[in-house]
Amino acid sequence: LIFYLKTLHDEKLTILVGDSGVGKTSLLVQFDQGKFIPGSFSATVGIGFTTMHVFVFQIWDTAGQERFRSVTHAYYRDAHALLLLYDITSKSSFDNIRAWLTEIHEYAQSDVVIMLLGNKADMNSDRTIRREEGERLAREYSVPFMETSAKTGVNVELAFTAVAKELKSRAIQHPSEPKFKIHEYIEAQKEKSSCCGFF
Ligand SMILES: Nc1nc2c(ncn2[C@@H]2O[C@H](COP(=O)(O)OP(=O)(O)OP(=O)(O)O)[C@@H](O)[C@H]2O)c(=O)[nH]1
Repeated sequence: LIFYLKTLHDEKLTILVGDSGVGKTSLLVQFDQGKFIPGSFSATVGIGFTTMHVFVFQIWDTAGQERFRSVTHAYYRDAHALLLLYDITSKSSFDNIRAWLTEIHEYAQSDVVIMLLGNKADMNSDRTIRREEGERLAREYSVPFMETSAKTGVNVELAFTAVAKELKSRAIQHPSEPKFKIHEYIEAQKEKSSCCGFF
């Protein structure tokens, strides 16, 4: 799933990757429209996203399906950010994260912003991957991590905002300004909202 995350100055190519069915399109719809539309978006191509505040989306293909892999590889090279999703109720989608990361390291720019997201956090009773497992994997690869739910919207805005802020800070970094630290930003935001069901 490929789209542009528009920052203050220019559009940054951002890609949502992960196995089929982990909720890439649903997450984007929740972020863009603030709602959950149940059911699978098998025809991701052609979904039109509205322009909302600073973000512009352009969907070109459906990732997570073998036949689109070669297309996706080509876009990795130009990607500024990658949101890497697994489904907390699907062990295989979690196990495949390592393969996705191998692919990302092979094809993407070395300074690409990567964030790991454990989606479907609302489905706690069907959970097969503990939050700590996600945290451990993220630490191993030094990438920020959070659990999200495209259904309830939990952490969705935070995930996209953190990436947008990181991209923006890289684009217009002044030497005199303190560097934006994505990990610290996420932890601070999580703490602020710990009262309200953040995971
Ligand atoms: N309960 C729950 N269901 C979700 C969530 N996110 C997605 N789903 C459901 O999971 C299924 C797959 O969601 P999609 O958004 O189509 O997944 P995708 O990753 O875009 O799939 P592909 O386009 O095939 O790669 C749909 O039935 C969604 O309604 C979530 O956070 N919670």
